[in-house]
Amino acid sequence: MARIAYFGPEGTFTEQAARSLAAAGDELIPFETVQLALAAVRKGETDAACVPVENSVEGPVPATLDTLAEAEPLVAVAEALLPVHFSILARPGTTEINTVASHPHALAQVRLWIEAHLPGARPIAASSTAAAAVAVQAGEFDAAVCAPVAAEHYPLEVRATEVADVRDARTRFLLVSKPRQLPEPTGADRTSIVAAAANRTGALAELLTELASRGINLTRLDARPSKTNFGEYRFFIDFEGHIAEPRIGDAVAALRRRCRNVRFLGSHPRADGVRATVEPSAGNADFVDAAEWLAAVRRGEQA
Ligand SMILES: O=C(O)C(=O)C[C@]1(C(=O)O)C=C[C@@H](O)C=C1
Repeated sequence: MARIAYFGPEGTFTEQAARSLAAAGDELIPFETVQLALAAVRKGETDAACVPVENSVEGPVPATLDTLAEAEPLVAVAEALLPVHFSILARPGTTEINTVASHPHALAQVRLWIEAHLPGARPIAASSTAAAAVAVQAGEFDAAVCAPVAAEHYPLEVRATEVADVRDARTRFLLVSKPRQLPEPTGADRTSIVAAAANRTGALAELLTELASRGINLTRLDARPSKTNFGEYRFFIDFEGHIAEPRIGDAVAALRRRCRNVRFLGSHPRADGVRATVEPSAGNADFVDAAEWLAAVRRGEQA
């Protein structure tokens, strides 16, 4: 039985993601922020943490990226992908809605809906969608933009469902633990790293070329400030494949050579099951064959 921290409180999308990733009997423990959920794993209070990492409309979740890049290393061991549409919750009897609270990512995904259906209502940022429901229950704001499951946790009235400016929006969540034995490669995996490229002409292009020249397909590239030197960035790069594969290991070792700093953030099966595209002459067998040939040459056994 594992203890799993998640970005709470109860009723967030992240809780739903954590439930989909947990095994029977695992204990789920809510934390107010992404940083606190990840700190619980670092301190050994929990075995893992579930946090959001990217949304198909609003992009990356900065709190997750920055916290994974700093302090003791953590690795993603699994991921979940959830469809994202919202319910609007209010206290029973509320007639006028002047304030609408939610997580900034959620507010950004319903901006047009609020303009059309609650004109003049002021959007208020809350630490999560469910924290907004708690604040509405306490009478601080008039309505909350929440995950549909929040209606089961809080005594609020559902004023609208299926709210979303963009249909079929999705958020990807990670299950993160301290570095440990990696999940087995499946052929449909994702590897994540964060790299601090040297601050000189072409450094990012060189880094990406190491991946491109090995036929490795990127699934995400985000830049976040290093925080210490203005104008210096960390690059978060996700790509198809598993670090246990020769072609991926070769590329990650090359990045390690090229960059001031590379942190491995995990290799795990993709939630969407999409298999890696492998370019001609860039398959694992090609890398193994080339390494064996080189070893034979070095032994003086060239045919
Ligand atoms: O507040 C929540 O319910 C969350 O799980 C966070 C979060 C996010 O960080 O993007 C997750 C999914 C939605 O896109 C909106 C908010």
